[in-house]
Amino acid sequence: MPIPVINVAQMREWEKASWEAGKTESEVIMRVGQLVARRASQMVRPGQLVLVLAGKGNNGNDARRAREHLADWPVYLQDVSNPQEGISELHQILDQRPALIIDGLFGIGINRPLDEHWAALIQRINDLQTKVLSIDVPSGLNADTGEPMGTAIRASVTMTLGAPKQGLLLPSAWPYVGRLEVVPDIGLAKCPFTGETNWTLPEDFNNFPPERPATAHKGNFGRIAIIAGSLGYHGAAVLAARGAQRAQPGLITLYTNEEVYHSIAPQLQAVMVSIWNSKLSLPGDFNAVLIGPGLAAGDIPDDMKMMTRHVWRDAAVPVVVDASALDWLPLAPFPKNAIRVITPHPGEASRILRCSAKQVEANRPNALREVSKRLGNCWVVLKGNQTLIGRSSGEIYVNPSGNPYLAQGGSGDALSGYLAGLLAQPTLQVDPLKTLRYAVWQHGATADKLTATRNNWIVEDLLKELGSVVPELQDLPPSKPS
Ligand SMILES: NC(=O)C1=CN([C@@H]2O[C@H](COP(=O)(O)OP(=O)(O)OC[C@H]3O[C@@H](n4cnc5c(N)ncnc54)[C@H](OP(=O)(O)O)[C@@H]3O)[C@@H](O)[C@H]2O)[C@@H](O)CC1
Ligand SMILES: Nc1ncnc2c1ncn2[C@@H]1O[C@H](COP(=O)(O)OP(=O)(O)O)[C@@H](O)[C@H]1O
Ligand SMILES: [K+]
Repeated sequence: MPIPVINVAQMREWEKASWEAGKTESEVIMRVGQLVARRASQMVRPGQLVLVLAGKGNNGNDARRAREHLADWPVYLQDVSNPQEGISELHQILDQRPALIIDGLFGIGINRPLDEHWAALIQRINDLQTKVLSIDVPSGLNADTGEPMGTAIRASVTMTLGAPKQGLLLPSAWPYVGRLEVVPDIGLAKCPFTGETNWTLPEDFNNFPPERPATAHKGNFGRIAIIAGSLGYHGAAVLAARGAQRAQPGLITLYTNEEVYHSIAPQLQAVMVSIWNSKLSLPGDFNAVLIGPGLAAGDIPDDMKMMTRHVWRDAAVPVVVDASALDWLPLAPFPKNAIRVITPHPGEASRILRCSAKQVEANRPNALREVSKRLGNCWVVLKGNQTLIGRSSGEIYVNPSGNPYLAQGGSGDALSGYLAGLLAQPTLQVDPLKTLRYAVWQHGATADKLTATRNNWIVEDLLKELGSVVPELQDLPPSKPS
């Protein structure tokens, strides 16, 4: 069930429709309180001090309810309807540096810029640099525009209720929102809206990929060709090949440039490694082709670039293009119904669009659509925080998993290999959008799992674990130990 990205007016309508359908506000607030408390308890160790800040609206009521479910922690509940009243008491609590602040000051009901007293209080909280769990919206942030109304809380985690509000997805909001989590079921009626932009939930992947039949053999799971690696960049080829291995296709062949063959081949066992030559005819018998990781050397043969254009234009099988090879793509159509995927980060997308990365980031869904349009309506995975997946029209999905520790050279190579390794499998070609969403989600969820257990993981660790997160067990995301 897709969760649409909505605006504040739609949230209000949904709320109204729910009360008309017989749901009650108090039941919803009770449920939100429980869910907030459950998430909060993941963020602190037993015995650590928790400060609950409750404003005068329903955001504050959510916070007050959460407090009731935190019996095992020392908790201060501070009602703040006027930041000039009881402020010295609040400052004393802040002086004790609570391990977690639950922010229930303002939600979607903020209706004017915060005055200087609110600004001072929020500044004090932000200066503490302690963990903050914001309920629904980081207090002070306009959930439609993604801009602070004067000032806003900088949350570690924002638990938004029902559906993501559009402003929380804008890069201007990211420093305030922190990690965005969506709690879809807070007891409201069915969401009356559908939208072009949707949020991915782990449960979207229950029983996906489907189990393999007992009679299966490797011929059933596709053969993938990976064209990757050049002098100075041989590791990217190894990482992409290992990423593809974690997708478990039938056979993987890596074609690489001669200069790096001997650095790459000994690192890979189950993967076949060959030297690329211009006589190689692709796609041949392959069920998918990945081109790009580590092809950044200055002397990539022109034949390889021509082969990329030819495979993109003509092959019937899925073609995934990443990194440097994105610059070689033709602005030409490809066969109808053929699967074409590109996986740019904002810098790469900006090169395709001949604009700046800043312009891409200013309107990521629009940049995704434009890139896809330019490249014949291919699928685009626009990477970064809240990776987007979609095409020139139709649904765009926002990926919820992953964290800034993925910002390590090579994690993108692991992703493109993994994603292409999945797409090589005939059963996973039927619904390419789902397969792409799954790959991106799994890559991010694996990073989250690693981050929850250790501080120093590297891309090689990611590759060991890639694909191991079970969607059915992802009720709450794993959390870094406090
Ligand atoms: N949507 C749903 O289905 C559900 C939503 N729920 C929750 O309710 C939240 C929305 O609650 P809400 O409508 O009571 O508004 P909220 O954000 O708590 O604050 C508004 C208060 O702030 C005040 N105020 C505003 N601006 C101000 C300013 N600049 N400076 C000072 N004051 C200002 C304004 O007072 P005013 O002075 O304007 O009279 C008002 O009293 C939502 O985010 C979610 O957490 C769930 O519990 C149930 C299901
Ligand atoms: N702040 C972040 N939050 C979540 N994911 C991130 C963040 N920064 C980077 N990533 C992810 O890390 C990967 C980096 O890929 P890329 O930029 O291509 O790196 P490389 O080319 O070095 O492998 C992408 O999957 C991207 O979505
Ligand atoms: K809040």
